[in-house]
Amino acid sequence: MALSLGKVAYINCEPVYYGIEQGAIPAECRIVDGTPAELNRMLEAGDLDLSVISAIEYARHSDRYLILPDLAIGSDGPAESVLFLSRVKPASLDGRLVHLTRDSLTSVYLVKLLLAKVFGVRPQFLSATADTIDRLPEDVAGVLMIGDPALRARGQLPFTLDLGQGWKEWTGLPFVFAVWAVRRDVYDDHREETHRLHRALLSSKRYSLARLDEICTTVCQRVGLDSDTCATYLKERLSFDLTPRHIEGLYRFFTLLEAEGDLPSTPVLEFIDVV
Ligand SMILES: C=C(O[C@@H]1C=C(C(=O)O)C=C[C@H]1O)C(=O)O
Repeated sequence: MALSLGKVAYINCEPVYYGIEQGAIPAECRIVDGTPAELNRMLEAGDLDLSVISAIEYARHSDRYLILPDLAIGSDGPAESVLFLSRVKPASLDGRLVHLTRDSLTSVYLVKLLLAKVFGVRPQFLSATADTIDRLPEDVAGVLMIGDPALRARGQLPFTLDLGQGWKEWTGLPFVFAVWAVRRDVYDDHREETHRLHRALLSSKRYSLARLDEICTTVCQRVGLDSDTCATYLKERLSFDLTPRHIEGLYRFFTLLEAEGDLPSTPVLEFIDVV
């Protein structure tokens, strides 16, 4: 059976999917594109078998999902595509209206945490479409943007808080925005197919990371970057590994959210077998 596999429709997924989509790495799957929020919903509804999902979505449904080892979208410092842009300094945002992109979940919780714990402010948050700065109403003092829209919006408001950098400065740890997860019921019925697809994703990651310059010459126009800046973003800002330090970062995030009352409990990360 060809498993359905979710892919975030931003350039941040090219370093994992390019090899498969080029046909260079054989993989029996049907790739479905979406925003992180759409993929979260589709995996939960059973419309996808396996997907990259927001890290916090895993935490919310850890009883229903298993994580695929060695795959993640994270950063150990600035991420460049997870940005909180504001008209005033973050420390002046108490009570002000702030828009949060509807396309994300992890970053929505991270920005609330950073604003409360690092900057000591509690703005009024509103979930909104956040794909350009042009249509941002004047009374909205700040906006959380992710992915390609965030790359395009860089520098368009006076203040920028890069959430990966904010997290690193606060905790000293890398941050994991997204993980790859399979539904436990799918894994029970299709263990072999899941392992094959996991191996294909890891091979595709190796293949794609070795060809980032080639990838960037085509995808850079989508986000208005030159090819070199795009390559720096995908090579040096984002990381696609899930190392023990990344896992430590993930646990720290979940523990902080539990303390804030945003998560009922800190889940234990559970993985598929490595064969
Ligand atoms: C680094 C990024 O990571 C993402 C952020 C996510 C989230 O906030 O829920 C989910 C998936 C990733 O696409 C990005 O989109 O720029």
